[in-house]
Amino acid sequence: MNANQQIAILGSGNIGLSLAKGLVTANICQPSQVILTRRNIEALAEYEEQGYQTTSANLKAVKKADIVVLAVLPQQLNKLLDEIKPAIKSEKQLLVSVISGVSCDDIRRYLEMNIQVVRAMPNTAIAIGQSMTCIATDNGSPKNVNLVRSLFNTVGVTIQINEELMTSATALCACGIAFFLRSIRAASQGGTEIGFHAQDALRMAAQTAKGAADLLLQLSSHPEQEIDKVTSPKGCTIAGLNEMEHHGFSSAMIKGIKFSAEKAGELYHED
Ligand SMILES: NC(=O)C1=CN([C@@H]2O[C@H](COP(=O)(O)OP(=O)(O)OC[C@H]3O[C@@H](n4cnc5c(N)ncnc54)[C@H](OP(=O)(O)O)[C@@H]3O)[C@@H](O)[C@H]2O)C=CC1
Ligand SMILES: O=C(O)[C@@H]1CCC=N1
Repeated sequence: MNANQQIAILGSGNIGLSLAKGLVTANICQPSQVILTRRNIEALAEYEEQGYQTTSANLKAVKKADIVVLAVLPQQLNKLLDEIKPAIKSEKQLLVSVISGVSCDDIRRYLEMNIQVVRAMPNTAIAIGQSMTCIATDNGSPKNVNLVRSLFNTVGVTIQINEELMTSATALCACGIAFFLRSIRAASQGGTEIGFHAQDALRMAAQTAKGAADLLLQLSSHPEQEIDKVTSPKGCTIAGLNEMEHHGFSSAMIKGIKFSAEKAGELYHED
């Protein structure tokens, strides 16, 4: 972003604030170029102190912004769109939506406007520059898609996918952060039961998980290839792994991801 541009994040909750922090940490913009909105703006006081613009006036925020990020819950979107519609100019702003289960076309239809919409599905690791962000659009120009990708590339890794896969991306990557965190937590609980203080067990489990992920990312290898290197014949790894599988470890993860994907597709249209 150049120094004259402003980005409005409408709905500064968990993901909106993670995005703001990520962009500022990556030096993409200054806090003063970021307009954070939510209805309860007292909750944004610490961000105001850090130099971010904070307001509950979505309409004013949109008028000032070059890039408008929609980051409210799916169930809150229509009310927000009603509010900002008068300020949206298709030639001025780029709309970026991180909202699960809402298509670019849903947004255009509701606005009754032929504006370009690019969807981005980040995860909360965006706050530390480690997001896996999936990008999709049905009418965004290559220039705008590249702009959105370049923004999100500074706060992690991006991949462009077909829009029909966005709910799947939500489950695998956005919800996925929680699934892996729960796995690490469970590992640490096991660690405590076998003798480590809780704090040490958590740190040891988290670093072990990081090493496992990096083995795949840095060596481009397959999990089973790396697992084969750990499982000594008649050893304790295969014994533990098989015990986990007897209790449905892989199956639980697969079923959970499928269930999340179904749910992600229903969020906007459910009561
Ligand atoms: N959390 C995550 O990891 C991810 C979330 N998403 C998507 O991002 C969206 C937000 O999720 P999440 O951050 O978890 O939810 P939060 O509830 O934490 O954030 C939503 C925010 O929107 C604000 N809000 C609601 N209505 C309005 C309004 N009319 N104007 C301005 N602000 C408003 C709320 O604050 P207040 O009540 O004060 O207005 C709240 O802070 C969802 O659509 C979700 O699907 C996508 C990827 C990852
Ligand atoms: O739980 C949710 O619905 C949102 C979408 C992806 C992550 N959090």
